[in-house]
Amino acid sequence: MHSPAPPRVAFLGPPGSYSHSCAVERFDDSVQYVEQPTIADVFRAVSPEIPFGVLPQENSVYGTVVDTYDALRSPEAGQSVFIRGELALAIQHCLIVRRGVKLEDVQRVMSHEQALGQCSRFLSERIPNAVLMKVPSTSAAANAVACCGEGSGEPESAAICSAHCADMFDGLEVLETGIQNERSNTTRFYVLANSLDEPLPVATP
Ligand SMILES: O=C(O)C(=O)Cc1ccccc1
Repeated sequence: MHSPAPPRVAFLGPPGSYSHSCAVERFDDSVQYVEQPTIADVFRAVSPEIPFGVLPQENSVYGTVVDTYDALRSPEAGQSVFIRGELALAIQHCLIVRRGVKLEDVQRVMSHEQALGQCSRFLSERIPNAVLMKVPSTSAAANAVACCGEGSGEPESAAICSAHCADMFDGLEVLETGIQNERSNTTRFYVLANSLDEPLPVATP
């Protein structure tokens, strides 16, 4: 006898994002994770095929996550997508580079706009000349840094993301840790579902 397929949960990918950590903390191995490229895509993915999703909602330093706010103003919100739960994640941002790159070499910093905002003081004080580039997630930033090595024609880049990303993408190392403006830095996430009555998956203890 086959056990039924686990319910699917959409998250902002690639794996290594804070949204991924939050989803894994909440659901562990009770679900199947489905990566999405943007916050809008996570919202759109919540459906009978992918009944659950996780989205970042608000940060204690930088405030509202604008893309989530926009998604929640769409007609589907409250009709076919519902907020069914909430979770808070303490976040320590790191500056991550290709192995061997020094702070003075960094010409560009990539991250989710929330992470760039939460680390604005470090950026303006320590690397004021670096160009800031918004990308859809912190883990997408780490992936881009790992991919645009020497000879790529790209400016030398760093990512703001979790320390975990340095292990997940090849050739990266953590240059600085805890670079957010406030030592205590928390983001609240929503658990979304496509129905009001489907029980939320529960992680096995
Ligand atoms: O990009 C991510 O890793 C996200 O999950 C969005 C985000 C970015 C920064 C802080 C909290 C959530």
